[in-house]
Amino acid sequence: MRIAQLLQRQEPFLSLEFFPPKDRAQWPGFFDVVRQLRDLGPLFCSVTYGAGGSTQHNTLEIVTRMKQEYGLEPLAHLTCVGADRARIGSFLSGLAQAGVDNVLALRGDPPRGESTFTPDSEEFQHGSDLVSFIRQDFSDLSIGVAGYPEKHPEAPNMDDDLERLRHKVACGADFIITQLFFDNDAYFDFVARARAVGIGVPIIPGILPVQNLAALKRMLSFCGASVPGEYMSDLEHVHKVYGESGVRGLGLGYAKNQIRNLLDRGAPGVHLYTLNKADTCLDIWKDFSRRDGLK
Ligand SMILES: NC(=O)C1=CN([C@@H]2O[C@H](COP(=O)(O)OP(=O)(O)OC[C@H]3O[C@@H](n4cnc5c(N)ncnc54)[C@H](O)[C@@H]3O)[C@@H](O)[C@H]2O)C=CC1
Ligand SMILES: Nc1nc(=O)c2c([nH]1)NC[C@@H]1CN(c3ccc(C(=O)N[C@@H](CCC(=O)O)C(=O)O)cc3)CN21
Repeated sequence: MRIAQLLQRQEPFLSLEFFPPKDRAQWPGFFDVVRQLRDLGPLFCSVTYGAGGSTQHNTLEIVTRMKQEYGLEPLAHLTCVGADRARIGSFLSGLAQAGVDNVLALRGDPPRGESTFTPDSEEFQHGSDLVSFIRQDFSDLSIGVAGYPEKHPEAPNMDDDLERLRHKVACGADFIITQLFFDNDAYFDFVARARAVGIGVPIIPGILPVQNLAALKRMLSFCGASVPGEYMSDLEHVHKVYGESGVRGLGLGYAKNQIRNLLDRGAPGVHLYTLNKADTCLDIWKDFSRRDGLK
């Protein structure tokens, strides 16, 4: 079913993001995580897209299996990295054949270690180029795009970035998933600014339960998100005293509070960056389902 339609329901939801495992031997373990997380009743499950299209094939196969074998509602990521008309067209036809109704249209990241993005094609330079192409040739798909509460690192300022977002929606995007953030005020300010410039589509907050400090720092170095000073010093402290398990525990507690507060203040649901790990998400879900009025 199209996510645009699923989002018309009023109850708060969880959705989940996975990445295709690097190597085929990890697939059984990966699908075991998917099976465990199916119990959360996610509204949809997204699957990322490898650099240079290297795992385009894997993304397609995984979303197909999620739909056909696990009865989940998949959202396939697609980026401009390594894009050309033929490659994008064949990916989108593959989705249509598999009965997958949803795509997240992204520009993509520069290769590791590089800070600027060099487009591989004239035609696909920005997320909006993908949105327009999909809307024209695959009009049945529901399309999501990324939004940046703290602005995209390459954007000159907040207003410019918001204008780009407005353009992506004008090209046909149905919903927005945000970049990860750790201060909920940044999300609610972003939603208010988006509404003020006429962006009316649902804006789903993307939440990362921190599980590993080095990985968090790597991610922060290129994604443009910030961590409140006190939270970062607490993470450094538990890492020093208790190691990675301390970081996981603190990250889990922080994510639970963040999610509770988001839903209390009217966010439509939460998109979790799972990092393909079941336990943390199951724990968050227990908390989530204890909220009043939820099953
Ligand atoms: N859920 C997820 O997986 C998320 C992924 N991301 C990642 O972030 C990366 C960036 O992708 P998008 O946000 O889709 O890129 P985008 O093309 O929408 O924006 C990228 C940068 O280009 C600027 N820009 C956009 N259109 C422009 C235009 N017409 N002229 C000049 N500048 C323009 C934007 O302001 C921004 O600074 C992707 O790699 C994506 O994987 C980001 C957030 C969430
Ligand atoms: N610019 C950008 N690129 C992305 O790919 C991206 C975003 N932003 N924002 C939303 C999500 C969040 N993403 C994330 C977040 C954390 C890790 C991470 O911690 N990775 C670990 C490896 C995890 C594992 O293999 O178990 C690492 O060590 O980097 C990865 C992707 C991917 N997405």
